[in-house]
Amino acid sequence: MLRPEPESIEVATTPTELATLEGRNISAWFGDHQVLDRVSLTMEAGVVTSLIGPSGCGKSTFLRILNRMHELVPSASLAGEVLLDGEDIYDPSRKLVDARKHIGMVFQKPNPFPAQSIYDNVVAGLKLTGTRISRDERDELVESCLTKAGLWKEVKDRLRAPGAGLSGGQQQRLCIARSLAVSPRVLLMDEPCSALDPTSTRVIEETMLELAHEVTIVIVTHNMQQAQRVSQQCAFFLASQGTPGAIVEHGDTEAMFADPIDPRTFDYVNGRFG
Ligand SMILES: Nc1ncnc2c1ncn2[C@@H]1O[C@H](COP(=O)(O)OP(=O)(O)OP(=O)(O)O)[C@@H](O)[C@H]1O
Repeated sequence: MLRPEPESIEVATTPTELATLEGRNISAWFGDHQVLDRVSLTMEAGVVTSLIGPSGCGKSTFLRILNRMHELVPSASLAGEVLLDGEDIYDPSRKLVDARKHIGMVFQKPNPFPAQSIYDNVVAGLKLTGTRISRDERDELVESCLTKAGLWKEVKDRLRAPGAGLSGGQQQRLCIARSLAVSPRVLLMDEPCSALDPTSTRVIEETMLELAHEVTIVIVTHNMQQAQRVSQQCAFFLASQGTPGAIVEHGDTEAMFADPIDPRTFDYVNGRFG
């Protein structure tokens, strides 16, 4: 599938090496309720991978395991490995903060820090990761990340205004800019457009296509058109009749929608259930 050429952006981008993320035999539980069963998926470098499937089949849980957020839930446990360029992010010698820095997350509901300025929102992650840079470098970083997130032109004259004053779509792009500021190698997006109008959705989708050249993207979406517009690879999750979620089929997005191998995939992508 051909991706549209990105529009040129106005600031120099720091070339980052594109990373491959791999989930191997991932199982997950909340208490004794198993919600994923030995799910394996490779999310290739520089590619957008979409995770699709009916509600409750474990897509968000899988996504949260990919950057060690699942373990924040007290009753949660997991088995399996998550490899970022071949290195297990759950290895005891690895710091939690490194996984979060390298693998950023954008949520369904935009969650900027409401009392903080647009500027401070963008650089908020630097403190958390202990990154120290000069004032000039910070200014450059804010412009670069807001540009990449497709928001710079709209906010450049009000960087000191609170993030909460932006529209929902702008807030979501601010959250994308905040994620980018710590130079993640992977960006996880959990239904990032489900709270947005079609115009804002379009802008975020264009942003994703541009970002895919420098960061590996994984998106959970219920919108089949969106999966086809933004992703080159796709995985269909299903939890049939009380069994834990598993991947039924994965591969090239265009092929999965045009000519799925499994009849359940055919039914789902054609809106027959879910
Ligand atoms: N914090 C939690 N505590 C207990 N069970 C949970 C928790 N979060 C999710 N679950 C359960 O785990 C299963 C998978 O949920 P998950 O949110 O991963 O599915 P999903 O496919 O992302 O659903 P949706 O598309 O509706 O967001 C569901 O049965 C859900 O009820």
